[in-house]
Amino acid sequence: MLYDITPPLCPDMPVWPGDTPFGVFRTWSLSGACPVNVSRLSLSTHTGAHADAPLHYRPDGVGIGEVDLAPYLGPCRVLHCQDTGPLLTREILQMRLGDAPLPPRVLIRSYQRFPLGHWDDGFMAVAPEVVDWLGERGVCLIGTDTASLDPVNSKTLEAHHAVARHGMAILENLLLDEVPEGDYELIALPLKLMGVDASPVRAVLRPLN
Ligand SMILES: Nc1ccccc1C(=O)C[C@H](N)C(=O)O
Ligand SMILES: [Zn+2]
Ligand SMILES: [Zn+2]
Repeated sequence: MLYDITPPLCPDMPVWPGDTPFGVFRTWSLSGACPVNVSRLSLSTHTGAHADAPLHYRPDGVGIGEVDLAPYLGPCRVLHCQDTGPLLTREILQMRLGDAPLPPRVLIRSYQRFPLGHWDDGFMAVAPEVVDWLGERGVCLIGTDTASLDPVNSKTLEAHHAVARHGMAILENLLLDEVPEGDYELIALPLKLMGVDASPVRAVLRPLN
């Protein structure tokens, strides 16, 4: 059994304000003279469920094709934070998690219902101290169902930079609506896009045993 935690990619999906809409264009179409369908895609690197590379926010950061893949597969915890408000703080998380050991990946659900059909400016942000706290506890990947770890209008991207300080990986726009809180195996590999700032992923969770 698998939970598919990837929102569908289609032309009417919402995108970050001003970014490239998702488009599919036929290069060849099946007909008497042509034996195949072949398409060209036009999309932002941050379309749907995706992995951010350090290059997204650091001039000296590596591209997504160059990152270590180990963070993107392995044991993870899905945490429900639907009633958290606009900012997930370290106090809230500490209260939820205490000092018990954590798996090395944490996925945070903020939405009761993921906004599949419209753009949401008011998504929950993650405080940089949350990232520091998780990093200190050995977490190598932080995932969220929101469009970004930082608020939509952030110019400093402090949570992203905290991730980089700890050498962690980021997944965004995960569809966690159907996933009960608990522990899973995460599988969400980015494409080998060399020197590129992010990559869409097909993200799934496998229940343990
Ligand atoms: N598409 C954008 C266009 C402009 C500025 C930000 C974005 C993002 O997608 C933010 C992102 N998902 C992030 O990694 O925080
Ligand atoms: Zn992103
Ligand atoms: Zn990001």
